[in-house]
Amino acid sequence: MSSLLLYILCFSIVLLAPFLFWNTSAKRKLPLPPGPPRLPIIGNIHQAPKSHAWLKYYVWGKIYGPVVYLNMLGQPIVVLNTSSAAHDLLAKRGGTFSDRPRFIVAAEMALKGMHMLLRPYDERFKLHQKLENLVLCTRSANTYLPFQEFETKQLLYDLLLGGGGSRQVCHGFFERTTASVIYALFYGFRVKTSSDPVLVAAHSVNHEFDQLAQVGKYLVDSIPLLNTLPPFMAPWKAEAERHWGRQRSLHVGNLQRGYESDGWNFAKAMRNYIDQESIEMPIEELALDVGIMADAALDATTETLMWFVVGCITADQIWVSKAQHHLDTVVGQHRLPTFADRPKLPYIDAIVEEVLRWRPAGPAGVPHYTKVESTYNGYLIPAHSVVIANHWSITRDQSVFGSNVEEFEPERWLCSAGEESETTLRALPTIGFGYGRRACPGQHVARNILWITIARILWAFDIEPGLDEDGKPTIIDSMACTDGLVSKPLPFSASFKPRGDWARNVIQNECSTHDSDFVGILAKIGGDLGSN
Ligand code: HEM
Repeated sequence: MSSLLLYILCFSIVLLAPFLFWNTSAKRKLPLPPGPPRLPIIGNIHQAPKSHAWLKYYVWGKIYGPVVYLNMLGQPIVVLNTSSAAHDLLAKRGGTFSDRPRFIVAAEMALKGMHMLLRPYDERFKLHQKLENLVLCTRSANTYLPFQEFETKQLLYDLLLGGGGSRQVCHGFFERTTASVIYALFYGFRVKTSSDPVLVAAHSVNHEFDQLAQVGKYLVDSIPLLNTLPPFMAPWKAEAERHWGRQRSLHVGNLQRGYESDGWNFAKAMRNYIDQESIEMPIEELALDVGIMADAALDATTETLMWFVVGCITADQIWVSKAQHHLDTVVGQHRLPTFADRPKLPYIDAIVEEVLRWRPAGPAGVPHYTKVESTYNGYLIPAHSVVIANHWSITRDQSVFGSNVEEFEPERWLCSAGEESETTLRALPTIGFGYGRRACPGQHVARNILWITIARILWAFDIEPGLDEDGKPTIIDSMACTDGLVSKPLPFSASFKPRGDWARNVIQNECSTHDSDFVGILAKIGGDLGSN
């Protein structure tokens, strides 16, 4: 054991040496960005937030400004708190700021470097980005609208029958809807309930991955040379290998199911491209690309919808009645809203943008990384910095979004040139989907799912907090959420009451879809994309 400690100490010194040297040489250059005072060697580690880091970064941003510097045991961290700082560095200097920090156990060993979110910014990443763009670009996303209309019908039906009286029930219905859109498009099969084995397996594998990716769990993540230890001294090697087995079987299984499904899907479209271009790619690599993309899509989209529900039952209700008034005027009471109504319903787009701003599902984004030293606004950004676009601060920038940033106010996204002219979306910075070359490739698909779901829910239901045991409305804390890459509202209860017999009738007559033909919709998408 003592020899292991000695080993660790030696490697720590080897690892820290460049930073110690860098610290002295940097003093001769530009200053580091401002930040909370650091202690020698440990830097800011004693102030490191234990959870919900985005809230602490926001407070630091208020004190120290748009770019905040932290040092965690030698690891430089740069937090960006405004859209313009995030655009300047992550988008305009995308060639430099598009890498990801290393997760040696979780990403490199357990996922063999094939986790799309955590891939280094290299040629292989660009190839995968191209493959993803094939199925996620605006043009492709627009062909998926009929499928999103189809699945949101079922959501209304489920909510009507289930009432959404407890959070579990209501969350499950929303999760089923996003999951079914995603799994049908990706692999050609629908998800009929939130306890579908494919979803249960995905949750279980993702939970295990999150454990492996916990910062500080494995010393080898900070001291890579520890990986030279023999397996009996390095238990993480076996853990990583076991996890790889589970990931492989889940994603390869889904991919093969996709190949065998009827109709068009992402798995087939991506495989066809690989074949046409004679690209060499093992089945695991494509399977993980599609599978990790599905995981990234599912949680962020479902939880954004849950934040919408929280907004409906905790924030000022005026925007809900305004939206319902718009929907009644444009759509009426005899049919469901469809995407064809979208040009006349900018208020719903404004609600989508406001949910993404009010409660960004990825409040601290996904960390970027730079391998080279740069400067910004007179400050030095050291090489090997982790760079965080803190969405929580960015969405609360009063100079961009106005003074009432804590309020849920769709109007901030709208403008009209005069009394008679049409209301349109204001050109504010788009938020919630990250920046630059790592920005979310699924944002067109996501925005469409959010739009049609929100439009239909508001058209059909009045949403209220669920009742407690004494029959009184429960008090919901709209700030209460989980920690992690995706922040989920803590369990709450909500009830969905049809706005009238007219809504109930339309839902009962048109919205039960489990026996409907969905393969035909997928085949039509393939036809529209010219790839059936
Ligand atoms: C409301 C829903 C969503 C939100 C809020 C969201 C947000 C994000 C954010 C913040 C990032 C990191 C960007 C960065 O590093 O700068 C990201 C990455 C990603 N998202 Fe989304 N996302 C959503 C839905 C989706 C959907 C529907 C898909 C796929 C269909 C998707 C696929 C991905 C992928 C593959 C990445 C990794 C990109 C990379 O590392 O290069 N996301 N997303």
